[in-house]
Amino acid sequence: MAENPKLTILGAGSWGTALAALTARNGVSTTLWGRDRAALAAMAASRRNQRYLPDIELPAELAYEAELATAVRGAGIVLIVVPSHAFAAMLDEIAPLLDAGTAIAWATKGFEPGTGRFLHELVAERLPGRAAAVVTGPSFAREVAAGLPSAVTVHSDDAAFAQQLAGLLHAPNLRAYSGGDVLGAELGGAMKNVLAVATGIADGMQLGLNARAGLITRGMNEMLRLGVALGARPETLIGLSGLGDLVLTCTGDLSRNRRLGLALGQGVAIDEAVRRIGQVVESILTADEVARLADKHGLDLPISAGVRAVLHGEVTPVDGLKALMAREQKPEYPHGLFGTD
Ligand SMILES: NC(=O)C1=CN([C@@H]2O[C@H](COP(=O)(O)OP(=O)(O)OC[C@H]3O[C@@H](n4cnc5c(N)ncnc54)[C@H](O)[C@@H]3O)[C@@H](O)[C@H]2O)C=CC1
Ligand SMILES: O=C(CO)COP(=O)(O)O
Repeated sequence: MAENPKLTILGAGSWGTALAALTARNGVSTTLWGRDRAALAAMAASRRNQRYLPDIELPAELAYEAELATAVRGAGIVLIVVPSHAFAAMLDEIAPLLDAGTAIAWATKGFEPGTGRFLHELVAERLPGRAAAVVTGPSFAREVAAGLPSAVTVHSDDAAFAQQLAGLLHAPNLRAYSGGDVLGAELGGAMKNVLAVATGIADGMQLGLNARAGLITRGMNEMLRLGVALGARPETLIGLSGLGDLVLTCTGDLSRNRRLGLALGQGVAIDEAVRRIGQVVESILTADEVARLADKHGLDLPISAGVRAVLHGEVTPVDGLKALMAREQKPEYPHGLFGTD
C-alpha cells in the first residue's frame, strides 16, 4: 500500500465528519462522502457541519464528494462511518466501485441487525481479500473534532494495516493504538452502548452513584463473559475498546445511548426520547443482537437483557431494576474471572 494513501470517509454524520477533520488536519489527503448532497455542498461552502458539529470549523484541506464512485476511486483506504443498519448496504454499494488494492476500515459500532453477525464478518463476505480494520475506543465526536485529548485503537488481522491506519489518525491530541483482535474490539464498542442505557436509566431515576458504579462493573462482567465465549481476548475487553468506551459512555452526557437511558429513567417514552436526541442511537438495535448472541452461547446477561426488555416496552425501568435487585445472591465470580472455569 502507498505510504501516503488517499483516505475516503463514507458517512458525514458526527463521527465521520470528526474523523475527516482529524485526518485532514494531519495532512492526510481526505475526502468526505455523505448521502445528502445538499448538506455536503453546504459543508464545503461554510466549512461547518451545521447539523452534527455546528461549533467546529472544518479544515480547508478537507475535500467533499457527493458522487460515491468518484469518492472511492483511487482511495488507498475507505473508512466507513455510517450507522450499523446501513453498513451492509454500504458495502454492497461500494463493492463494484473499489480499486483492487483499496483497504477497508470502519468506525461503526454495532452488529448486522437481525442476525447478530459482526461487521468484520460482513466485510469478509462482501469485500473478500482486502485488508480490513476497525477503528474504535472512547471518543466522542465533538471532543475529537474540538481537538481535546483522546485515545482510540485500530484492530486488524493485518498488523501492518492496523499500524498504518493508526499512524494516519495519530495526532498531537489523539493517541491511536493498534491491535489484532478485531472481534474483541468490535464487541466492546457495540456492547457498551447497551450498558450505557442501563446506567442512563439508573441516573435518570436518581438511584445514586453506587448504583451507577455497580452497573458499570457488572456490565463489564457481562462484556467479558460474552466476549470470551465468542473468542475475544480479555485484554482487548479491558482496553480502550471495551472498558474505556464503557466508562465514557456510561458516565458522559455526550453519549446518545446514555441520554436515551436518562430519558427513559425520567419516564419519557422511547419514541420521544429518540426524537429529542435526533442522531443514531445504536443500542436500540444492538440490544437485540447482544441477546441473540447470549442465547446462542447459553449465557445469562441480566443487565443487557433488562435493557432490551425496557427498550421493547416489555418492562418499565422500575420493574427492570427490581428484577435485577431480586436476583439470587451469589459469588462475584462463580465461574472464574472470565467465566472460563
Ligand atoms: N458520534 C460519536 O461520538 C461516535 C460514533 N460512533 C459510531 O459511528 C457510527 C455513525 O454514528 P454518528 O456519525 O455519530 O451518527 P450521526 O447520527 O451523527 O450521523 C449519522 C450519519 O449517517 C448517515 N446515514 C444514515 N443512514 C445512511 C445510509 N443508509 N447511507 C449512508 N449514510 C447514512 C446520516 O445521513 C448521517 O450523516 C455509529 O455506529 C456510531 O456508534 C463511533 C464513535 C464515536
Ligand atoms: O461511541 C461513542 C463514544 O466512544 C459515542 O457514543 P454514543 O453513540 O452513545 O453517543
